[in-house]
Amino acid sequence: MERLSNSTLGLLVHQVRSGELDREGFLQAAKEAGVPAERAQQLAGEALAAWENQRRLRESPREAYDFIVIGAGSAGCVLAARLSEDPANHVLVLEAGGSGTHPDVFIPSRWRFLLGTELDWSYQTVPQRHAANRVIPCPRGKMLGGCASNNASVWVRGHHQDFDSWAARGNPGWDGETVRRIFKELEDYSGGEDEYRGVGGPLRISRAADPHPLAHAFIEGAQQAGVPMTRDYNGARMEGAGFFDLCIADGERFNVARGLLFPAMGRPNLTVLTHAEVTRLLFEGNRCTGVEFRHGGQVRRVRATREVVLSAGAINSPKMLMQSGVGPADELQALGIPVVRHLPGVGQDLQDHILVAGINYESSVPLPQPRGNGAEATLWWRSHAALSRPDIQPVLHEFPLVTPELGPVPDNGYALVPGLVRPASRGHLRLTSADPSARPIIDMNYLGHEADVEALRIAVELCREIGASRAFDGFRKRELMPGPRGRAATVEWIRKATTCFFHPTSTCRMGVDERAVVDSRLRVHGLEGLRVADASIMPEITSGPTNAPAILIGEQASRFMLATRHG
Ligand SMILES: Cc1cc2nc3c(=O)[nH]c(=O)nc-3n(C[C@H](O)[C@H](O)[C@H](O)COP(=O)(O)OP(=O)(O)OC[C@H]3O[C@@H](n4cnc5c(N)ncnc54)[C@H](O)[C@@H]3O)c2cc1C
Repeated sequence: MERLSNSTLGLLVHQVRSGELDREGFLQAAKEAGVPAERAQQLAGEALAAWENQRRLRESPREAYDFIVIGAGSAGCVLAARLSEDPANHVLVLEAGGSGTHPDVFIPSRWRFLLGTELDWSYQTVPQRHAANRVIPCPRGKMLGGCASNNASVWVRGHHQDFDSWAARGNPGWDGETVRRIFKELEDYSGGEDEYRGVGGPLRISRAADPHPLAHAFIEGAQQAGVPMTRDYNGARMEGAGFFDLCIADGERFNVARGLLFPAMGRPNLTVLTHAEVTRLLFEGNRCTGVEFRHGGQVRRVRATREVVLSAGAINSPKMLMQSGVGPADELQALGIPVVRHLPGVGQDLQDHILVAGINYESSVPLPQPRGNGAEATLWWRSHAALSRPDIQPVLHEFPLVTPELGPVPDNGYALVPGLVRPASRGHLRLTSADPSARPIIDMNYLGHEADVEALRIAVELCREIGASRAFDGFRKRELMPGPRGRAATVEWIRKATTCFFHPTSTCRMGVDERAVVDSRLRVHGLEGLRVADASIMPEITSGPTNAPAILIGEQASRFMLATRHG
């Protein structure tokens, strides 16, 4: 392991909490890192107590729990923490992945190196018809924290109109004003409190502390291209250019697992079982009564006396519903899966944010290493003035970024990456077999709608303008791609350069129409004892990265569940 510093303290504590590092080893490393002895003893004591507690709980499992949470990702971590706040609730969390103690999980700029490892479900799409028939990766975090442990650490709430439109689709309690208050309560924002931003909440959010010189150039270049700066895209105005807010504290990833799940792991009423992959939901009539899961080479069953909440993410939650008999009846019957409930919308309406990788430049000077998450500046803009909210989001990458079909490019470079955040295309997800270990068919249908291609073409032009601006004169040796200008050439390049931000959503949509899967309280339509709470329930994808909205969904779900219990 590299020499330890103060900025690996969170990792060390988590290794103790996970039984991988003992007290002596921790105290020695903490001393070398310059952590005051008293603080080190306190941290070691808390982490060891959590480890001992979890070991005890795992060794003497209950037959039944009040609540079973499937998946400890962005939403699941919140649920685990909130539901177990009341000592009367016995809560079981089943997570297919491990603890997530790899050092790269804690180093924000290393997230790319976690993709395709054992910490990733490593899904991929079928060949994308409108994107030059290319197969596009769909990574999903597989560890405590889920995708919040392998994501790019960017904190974006979304546009208030996103949530107003969720509410307008028959989902009271999800409007922009309500969610503003909830986000505020969740945040501990380094920029201080105002009408929008919160301090003192469980999630530490910071503005890039010392942004890369390229990030400054990007914001200046955007202004030279006519895009004003926004002081706080999570505040009064999303539209404009600005530095990212990041889930980083003291140089380390500070995700929802660190903010909410880990501090709760010392509670005697919260059992967190890792390497526990749920294979099936169990039903008695219309009621979900428990789950079947694989753990330690065995197939086990456990009952829920109150509720099961499915937080396995936008790919695995619809997959789990379908393999348990909840989904489009004809598809399930064709695979020999007994139908518990016909819900035609399960796996439909799949959405994602498209990213075009990328407008790449070779640098004229040696560039400093990427800082923070390696992508510290962005902008939101409207491709047409008539739109009421931004639909495109270019992002600066402090390193080159290309699809395999277009690469490689020289290392000493950077990329301006056009993004589409209000896609019109809709894809779907289907099972191929009744076997839970079979991979689903994931068809994102990227660029399936012409409007998406046109919006991205405008985003490409904007990025090229920013890249060619005076602000980048000190860095730009030459533009490496896309190359030829003109509409046809640009569109052809977009099809080869299309990939995504890894934000799949909406495969178990919340709503009241015939394709909706859950109601506004996240209860699965037509069933009892079962909710879905994760990015899959979004009625429509938000206009920014989806981690903060997934956390909001977990928070809302826990409030609904606790209100029901005590109501
Ligand atoms: C590479 C990458 C970069 C990203 N960058 C950003 C970013 O910078 N900012 C941002 O806002 N968003 C980002 N996102 C997206 C964001 O992180 C996700 O939308 C969000 O974390 C989803 O939360 P979730 O609760 O829906 O699911 P997840 O976080 O995916 O959690 C699902 C959990 O369930 C577990 N699970 C799945 N199936 C089972 C099963 N059968 N049994 C038991 N457990 C199971 C999984 O292992 C996982 O831990 C990124 C995503 C990726 C992959």
